[in-house]
Amino acid sequence: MDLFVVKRPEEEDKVIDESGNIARLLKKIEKRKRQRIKHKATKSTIKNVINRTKEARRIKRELKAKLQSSEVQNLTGIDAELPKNDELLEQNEIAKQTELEGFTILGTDKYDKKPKVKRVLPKWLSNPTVISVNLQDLQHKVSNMKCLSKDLRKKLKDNGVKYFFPVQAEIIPFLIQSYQESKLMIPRDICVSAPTGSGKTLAFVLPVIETLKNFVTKKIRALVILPTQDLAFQVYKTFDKYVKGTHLKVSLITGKSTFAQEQTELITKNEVFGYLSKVDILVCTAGRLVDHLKETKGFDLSELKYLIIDEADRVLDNVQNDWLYHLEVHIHQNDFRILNLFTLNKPRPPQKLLFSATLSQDPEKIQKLSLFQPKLFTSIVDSTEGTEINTNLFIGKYTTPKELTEKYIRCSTDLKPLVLYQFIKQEKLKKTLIFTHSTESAHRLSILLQLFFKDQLKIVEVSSRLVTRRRNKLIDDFAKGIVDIIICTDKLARGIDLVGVQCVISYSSPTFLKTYIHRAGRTARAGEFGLAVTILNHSEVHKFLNLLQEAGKNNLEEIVISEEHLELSGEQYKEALQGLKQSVTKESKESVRKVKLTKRKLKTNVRKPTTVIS
Ligand SMILES: Nc1ncnc2c1ncn2[C@@H]1O[C@H](COP(=O)(O)OP(=O)(O)OP(=O)(O)O)[C@@H](O)[C@H]1O
Repeated sequence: MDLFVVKRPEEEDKVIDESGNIARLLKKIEKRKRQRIKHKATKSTIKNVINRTKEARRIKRELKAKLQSSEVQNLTGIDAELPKNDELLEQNEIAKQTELEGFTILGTDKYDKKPKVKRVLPKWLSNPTVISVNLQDLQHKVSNMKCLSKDLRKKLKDNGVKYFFPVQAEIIPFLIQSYQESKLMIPRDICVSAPTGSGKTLAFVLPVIETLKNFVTKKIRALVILPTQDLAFQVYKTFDKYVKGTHLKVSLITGKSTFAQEQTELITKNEVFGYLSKVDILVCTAGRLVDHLKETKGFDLSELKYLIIDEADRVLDNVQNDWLYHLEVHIHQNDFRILNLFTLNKPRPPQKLLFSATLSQDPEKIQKLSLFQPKLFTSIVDSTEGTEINTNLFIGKYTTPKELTEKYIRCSTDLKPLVLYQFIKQEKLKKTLIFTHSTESAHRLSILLQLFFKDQLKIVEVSSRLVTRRRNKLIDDFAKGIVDIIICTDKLARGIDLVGVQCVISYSSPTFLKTYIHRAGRTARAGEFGLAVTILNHSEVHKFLNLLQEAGKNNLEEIVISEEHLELSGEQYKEALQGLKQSVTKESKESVRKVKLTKRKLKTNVRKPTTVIS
């Protein structure tokens, strides 16, 4: 029989060695246990517990590994004086439990990779109606849209609108039809995700006016919520343009006027009928709306037919004043899903319309609005033309206008202003917006560029440093062509409709994709062509290109500014920097002087003797 026994001396040595190891490890556990009991009274911080937990886990892992190797050895028929498997596990268990001083480790040591969970979108999100982004080949003549009254069609033509943009051609008939059918069935809520400058505003303004213009009694029937005062004003102006000639009254509440002024514009009180609304369509910001819901007597939204949230992702991110809760209290949300004799006569909830170029991808966020059988309208880039559309691919994917060209410039941080100057010079840019990350940076950059270009270009800064009136004046001047370049922060990135912007430059790299989309969206609007350029320092390039890949933008062209040109402007750059330094020092001295003056004034006010009335 010996002939068939294969002796492996190395293996045998190893087994002996292994058993010794395990014995040593068990001793170690025992020793540590004793030590711990000794120091138990003094050491009880959480940090220690964590460390010891880690140690116990490590030992347990080692033990297990040994155990496995011993199993292999048992299989090979080599007997060794090793504890039995069960014994080992038991000891291990004791070690684990005692190591943790009453804390039991939950779970196992197995770190198996969990299978990736497949994202399953609700059906309405994964089966949208696709809206084209092609604004060059418009198909839908205004005169052919018979669901709009003659008056409205005429007004559109008077304002230079001959063809509808794709988003309007889809949404306007849908909304008018669902309104007509609303006597029989509750209209579906809609979410519209279409590129910047694709005409989303008219897509809701026109059907709202068309369907409400026949109501005789005054009640707030359409409520439009926007994230900022400026955007609300812009939408208000569009409504105002198209309600002319109807008896509809549009009002704006954003906090620009005093609260009392807004109240008198909204409500009137009648001896016989009590409070009456003076408004049919109300455009507002969320914060100011809550103020009126709480404070204005007679402010009634029970007859609301439309609740429109423009720039919906931004508005929904705003939890200020818990506006959604307060709004829900005032509009009817309940008892409407089943139509029966009881619910038929109850006021219906308004149809909710959500619009954005970057609509939330998160169904949970949208869920907050309790949408009724929602329907999604979204745009895709035409690159999939001819292939079968995979709807899951473009859900929530942001699209930019087809007419937008995107490029980037790579340079070192200290040369950024010089590169910017050179780029503006060589491209002979006018009507340009430059985005920076902060008000301070916008201010300094504007001084620097003004020093560079002197009288050649009119460069201004539009930021929160200026009062609203001054800001609006500069934006107007830009639209008229009096101002060539605006340097601004992201406050101007969303929704603002500036006609004919030639180029948008991101001087500071955008942190989020949404920020980039909205910045770039200030150009290439309404079918015009435009350029978006991002200036990046070397370390930002990778991150930025990755960010853009999320929106399916893979082949961004790099613009190279020649070093020769930069060198030629070197002296000018030094002078400009010197000028900036002087200007900043002067400004800081001025602000110190102002602070001192205010303090002095305060002191003298405090010292003034108070008159005692005896
Ligand atoms: N059918 C049309 N024909 C010509 N111009 C149009 C048409 N519809 C809208 N416009 C113009 O296009 C511009 C952009 O429209 P709008 O501001 O509604 O875009 P938007 O989709 O809301 O953009 P953003 O997402 O940036 O807010 C406006 O100046 C508007 O007057």
